[in-house]
Amino acid sequence: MNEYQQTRKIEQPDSKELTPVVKPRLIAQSPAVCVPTAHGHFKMMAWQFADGSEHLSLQAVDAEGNPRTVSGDKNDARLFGPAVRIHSECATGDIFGSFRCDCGAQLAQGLRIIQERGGYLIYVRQHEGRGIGLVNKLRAYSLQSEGLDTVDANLAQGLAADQRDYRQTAVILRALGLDTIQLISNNPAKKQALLELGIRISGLISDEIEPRPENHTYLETKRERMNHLLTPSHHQKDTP
Ligand SMILES: Nc1nc2c(ncn2[C@@H]2O[C@H](COP(=O)(O)OP(=O)(O)OP(=O)(O)O)[C@@H](O)[C@H]2O)c(=O)[nH]1
Repeated sequence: MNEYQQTRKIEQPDSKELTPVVKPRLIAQSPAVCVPTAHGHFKMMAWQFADGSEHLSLQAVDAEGNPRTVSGDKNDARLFGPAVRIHSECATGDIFGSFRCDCGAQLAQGLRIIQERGGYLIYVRQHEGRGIGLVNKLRAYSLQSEGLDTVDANLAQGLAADQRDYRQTAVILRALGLDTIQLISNNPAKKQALLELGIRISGLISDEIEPRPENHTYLETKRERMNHLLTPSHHQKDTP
């Protein structure tokens, strides 16, 4: 064990606590294709499951298609696994840059982190609205405009605050050989969900973004009610 390994514990669940799960059936995967983007070059693969769900994985590479990586420091991917961002689809934030949430900025920052230090991003479709879908998410936005917060707006619809299922994500991680990762996330529940699916987590890398007046209350709710590891915001109030 070297000096870096001594400083970090790789977390894994007690095997007795593993959730008994039905393994989602992966029915197709694309070849890995190099795609140049505004965020750098990525090797992308598409994944399809028997229920019709499709997801994307992106590996950060250089212009020649060689995987980016860091070695010989405290984040060495050979010791601790690569940095991995599991990003839940958010059409409003990721595509249109909505300021109601932090998703678009987190996506850009996550891609920047993996370009800097190597790693992967799994773009999980069917996770839209923390798993409730677009119609229910926009219903939730409407309820939030009437004063409910992001948690209560789900509950008021008879939905869980977070309905995301990470089983397909875990299948993709395993297929990519990523069973030990440094998770890019501020959400301890996401880490716990992956641990329970047998993914080993060697640390959390923050994907916190600078709050805006428009998403101050949303981020405070995530911090206070959903236990996200976020700095208390200094903004006074959301603007519409
Ligand atoms: N139901 C609901 N979903 C939202 C709302 N705002 C954003 N989302 C969804 O929230 C999901 C992202 O979850 P977040 O709670 O922002 O972050 P996280 O993925 O749990 O944690 P991080 O890894 O730190 O980003 C995306 O699927 C968004 O579509 C909202 O007000 N209501």
